[in-house]
Amino acid sequence: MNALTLPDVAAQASRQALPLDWVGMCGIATPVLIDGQRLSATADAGVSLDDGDARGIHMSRLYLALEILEETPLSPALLHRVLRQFLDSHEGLSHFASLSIHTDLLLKRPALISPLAGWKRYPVSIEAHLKYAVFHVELKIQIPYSSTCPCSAALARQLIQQQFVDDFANQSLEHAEILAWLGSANGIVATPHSQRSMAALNLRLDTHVDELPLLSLINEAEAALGTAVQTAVKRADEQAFALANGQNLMFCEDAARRLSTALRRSSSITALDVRVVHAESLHAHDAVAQSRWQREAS
Ligand SMILES: Nc1nc2c(ncn2[C@@H]2O[C@H](COP(=O)(O)OP(=O)(O)OP(=O)(O)O)[C@@H](O)[C@H]2O)c(=O)[nH]1
Repeated sequence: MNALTLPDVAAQASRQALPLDWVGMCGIATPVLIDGQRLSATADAGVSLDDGDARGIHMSRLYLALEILEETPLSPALLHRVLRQFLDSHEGLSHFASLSIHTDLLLKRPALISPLAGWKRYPVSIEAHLKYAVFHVELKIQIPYSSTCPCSAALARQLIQQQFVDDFANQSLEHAEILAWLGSANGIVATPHSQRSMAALNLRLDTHVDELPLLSLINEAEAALGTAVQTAVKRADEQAFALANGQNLMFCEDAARRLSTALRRSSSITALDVRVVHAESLHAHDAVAQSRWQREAS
């Protein structure tokens, strides 16, 4: 038997004539090249099936169009080219094509004080759409950070003041006594709660940019948040982190506002949806805030 005699079910007519919005494959394993790194990724690739009478799309054509991802750095132009190939290989069948790539960006981050560094993982999705000739790219990035509650800090300060009053009522104090008290457990009788928090950035990219600005966007977001989670940590780093958090008290509303304001300034972004989640240690539930810009509410 040769290829000419193989049955081709996709070429048959559909028994139930109905166009489909999206048909494709999800979870295709592929390497991708981002920021000079070769990363393990999965891709979701598909097209619309406009012709309701056609039985199926040609999945192998989409799959094979992804081969270029392993040798060409990922960029808006490359995504556009692959999507163009999806549509060209489905002429008469499809007007819409999409490609989503899911990977983890690994960035080496220095410690705050010590000369150490370690790797940090940022889950990233790059989602490209082509509808007729209209091309869009969305970047989805997750960024972990630390947040300390400003309300809890104020309440803790008040308790420390009260402890001071209780311990030294009607006493005149020497500098050394106060210093010793500050270094005792009573000097920090209450601590504010803080939590590992997560920012989920959903950014519409200006498709004229040459490269995916993932690194610069992550750096801008972390600078806006102020207290990125750390990798390698010695005590000196932990102390610097404690100081940074004490100087950077924030509600989830503060975090969302800061991120949104900083990212709107980025020339590579044309719209955004930012959602921050503070996994509160005060509560068993999360504190969440969201900011949209140039996007209709969903
Ligand atoms: N459309 C479709 N194809 C599927 C599905 N599941 C598996 N396939 C297989 O995907 C394979 C590739 O399909 P095509 O791209 O049409 O393969 P082909 O006909 O050899 O390739 P072309 O000549 O380029 O059309 C076929 O063997 C299909 O059976 C499905 O749910 N839908």
